[in-house]
Amino acid sequence: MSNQKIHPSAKPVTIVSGFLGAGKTTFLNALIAFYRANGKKLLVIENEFGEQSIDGELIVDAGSDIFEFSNGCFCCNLNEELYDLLRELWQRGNTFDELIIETTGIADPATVAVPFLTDPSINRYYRLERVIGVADACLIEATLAQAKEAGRQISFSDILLVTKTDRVTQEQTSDVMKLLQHINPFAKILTGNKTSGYPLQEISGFIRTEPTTTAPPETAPDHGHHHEHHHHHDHHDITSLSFVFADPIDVEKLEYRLMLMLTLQSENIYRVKGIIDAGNKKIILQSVAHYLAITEGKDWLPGEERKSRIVFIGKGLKAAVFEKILEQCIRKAAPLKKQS
Ligand SMILES: Nc1nc2c(ncn2[C@@H]2O[C@H](COP(=O)(O)OP(=O)(O)OP(=O)(O)O)[C@@H](O)[C@H]2O)c(=O)[nH]1
Repeated sequence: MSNQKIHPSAKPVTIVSGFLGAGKTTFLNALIAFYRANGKKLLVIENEFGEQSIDGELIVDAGSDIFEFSNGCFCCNLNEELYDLLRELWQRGNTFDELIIETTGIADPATVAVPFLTDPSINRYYRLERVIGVADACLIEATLAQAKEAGRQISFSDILLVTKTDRVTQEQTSDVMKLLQHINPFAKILTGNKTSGYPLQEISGFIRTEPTTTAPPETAPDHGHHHEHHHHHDHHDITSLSFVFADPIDVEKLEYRLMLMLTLQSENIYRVKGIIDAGNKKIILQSVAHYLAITEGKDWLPGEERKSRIVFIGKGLKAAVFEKILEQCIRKAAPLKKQS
């Protein structure tokens, strides 16, 4: 890529990748706060695999513009939408300092990055500075054994950020770092967690040198035929199921049933995310493998429609099973409304 072609005001771009539940959004919140403290305005593009957009709700508003894309992946069926948006933003003369893209937890970051590296209508205006691969210290080894997507993410990243180090010993962290360095010897390996923070200065100052990947970028997989069905979305053999409830949920019942389900089937259920209407409160539900967290969310806004949204992502998930479990948690007996 010749420097002559780059527009003098080309915007720096960071891609944040990493497997389902690795801690991307949590890290992104810290990064957004860091940029804001340094007087920079970000434009954030969020991509979610399930039909229901949950991550936008989890991003702490920090004066950044947030665009959300759900029900698909930038690495496959939403690829063109992303680049159309980028061209449009440039033409509109949008005023932001840097662009951050959070990919879905199963996206191949190479496919998202390639147009930034090769397409003149993109790379004249946007300069890809870093691809960050977020890896869960507790789960990455098992994830790598189970899901090929995780290997691609690790292989393509410029920075590998080992998160959730608060959940493991220093020795385990160092073993994970060695494993990642072995898979991608070119990457810079860093650590952090949501309590003690992340090396944000180092991350934001890092600029990639090409080429940094140990694996050749894959071409966009041709699996568009999987995306016709509105209820679930397939990515290789990973499926998402989304449900919407009109009536409040009994959170205790839901917690109990989910705990049971995760204990029995955590190897198939990669991720559960939900915004739950618990009557007067909005509850955020998060699970990664067998870890389940239920926390209080933002307040309901005046006029906001009070409904619960819940997304399950995993392998071989059967809608009827989840539907039955969820129906048992609805406070008022009413038919469950599936997302369409
Ligand atoms: N203990 C601990 N938990 C964390 C840390 N980072 C994230 N989590 C928790 O892990 C869960 C998933 O975190 P997210 O940041 O939503 O993960 P994500 O990668 O954005 O998830 P997807 O977008 O669904 O792929 C949440 O319950 C977080 O609170 C960490 O450093 N330590």
